[in-house]
Amino acid sequence: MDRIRIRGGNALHGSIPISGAKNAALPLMIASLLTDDTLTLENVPHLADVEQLIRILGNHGADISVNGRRERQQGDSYARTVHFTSRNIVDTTAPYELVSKMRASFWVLGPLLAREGKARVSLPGGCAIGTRPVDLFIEGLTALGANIEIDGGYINAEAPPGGLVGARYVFPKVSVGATHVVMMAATLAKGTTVIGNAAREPEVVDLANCLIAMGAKITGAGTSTITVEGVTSLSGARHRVLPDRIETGTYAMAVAMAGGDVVLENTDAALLDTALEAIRRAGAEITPTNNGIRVYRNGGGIKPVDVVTDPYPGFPTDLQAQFMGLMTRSSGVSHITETIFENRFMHVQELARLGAKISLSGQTAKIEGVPRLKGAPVMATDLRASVSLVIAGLVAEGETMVSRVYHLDRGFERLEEKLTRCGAEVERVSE
Ligand SMILES: CC(=O)N[C@H]1[C@@H](OP(=O)(O)OP(=O)(O)OC[C@H]2O[C@@H](n3ccc(=O)[nH]c3=O)[C@H](O)[C@@H]2O)O[C@H](CO)[C@@H](O)[C@@H]1O
Ligand SMILES: C=C(OP(=O)(O)O)C(=O)O
Repeated sequence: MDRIRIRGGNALHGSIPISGAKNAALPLMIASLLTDDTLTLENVPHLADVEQLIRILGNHGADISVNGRRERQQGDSYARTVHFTSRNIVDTTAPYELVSKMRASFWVLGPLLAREGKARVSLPGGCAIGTRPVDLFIEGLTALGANIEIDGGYINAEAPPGGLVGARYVFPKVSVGATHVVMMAATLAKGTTVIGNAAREPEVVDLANCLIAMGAKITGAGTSTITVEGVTSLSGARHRVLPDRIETGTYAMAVAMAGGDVVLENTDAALLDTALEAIRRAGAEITPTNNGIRVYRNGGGIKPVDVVTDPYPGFPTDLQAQFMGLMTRSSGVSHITETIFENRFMHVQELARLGAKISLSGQTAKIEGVPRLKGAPVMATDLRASVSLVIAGLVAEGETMVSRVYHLDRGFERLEEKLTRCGAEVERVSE
């Protein structure tokens, strides 16, 4: 099994190309099930989750082709163009064996139900960061007229005769996944759907823009109220996946931690204002460039900053672990409160192995900055937790060896290459 070896101590200098967003690419790929035409997605990141979803969509009957080899693009980044064609849905069941491997695959529920009138989808189950309930998906789709039963670990959903019917539904809690699913289902429902308390994440806007390019009638994405006027069918389209704001924030925090001067290319500061503001307050300078941002910290220490995770535009839960990594070296005491997932603190134990001083009280971590970290063997426990260990490893004295790297490969494309080109000593060790 692969491991990542980091030798700490080098500042970062150079440029890092930011990939297309995993959390946008996955729902966009799933949206291809809504049409019998071809949906072409550009800037698709090469990640384990994307490859797994390609297999899952294939199971439903999608024909998928990746444009030759990776295209070399502006700013020395690599991106893939992938074509998805689901002429016929050959299977409306998403089995446990596939859904359990990747939680986002549960979202096929929306398109399958809207297009085929029925779907049988395995419940996603919990994962390392907390439980993953589905009550909001069920309520939202039920509001559109679906009859939903849970049986043997599966959701059996059926549309009324004649298909789903538009309705007004207000989510009692913000959910990115349920907003994706209800919005996709509503595109093919009869009449108008109004989704209240919708998630405002940029990935929801990206999905809405793609659906609009496919012929859907959607307004309000990016606000708390999304209105969808149903159409009878959707066509193909060509859409570019938006930049990964979590990858952007992660590398910005890596520079803030290690010091140096790095341009993050093919990204957009406006996607992560709250996180960038926290990194600035921690002591890094951040300025926009033509097609990205420049992050630098030359001298000056890391200051303690408190953050609370929240739905967008709040501080993202997907950057919480990385920010904790950064705070381990601050000059004082900081507090990080996680409000989205009840168990997203698995990295605390591993950061402690590097010498971090962190205590937990309920959903809040208290981090007492230490003057030095020391390399050690550590274990990746989930996707973002694993990269927080890499960030800490960049300044830890000696060697940090991160095992269970498959978590990292779910969401960070060519991480070791991107950091190495900026002067870090990071290598993948295969055994
Ligand atoms: C609001 C938020 O920050 N969502 C994050 C969540 O999206 P993801 O779509 O995975 O999760 P949701 O946004 O649906 O979950 C938000 C909250 O709602 C709860 N919930 C969700 C669905 C449901 O039916 N019932 C219910 O109670 C969840 O337990 C959670 O506490 O994880 C992703 C991966 O880490 C992040 O990229 C998203 O930013
Ligand atoms: C935890 C994540 O993904 P997932 O919700 O697919 O597990 C993530 O993107 O940080």
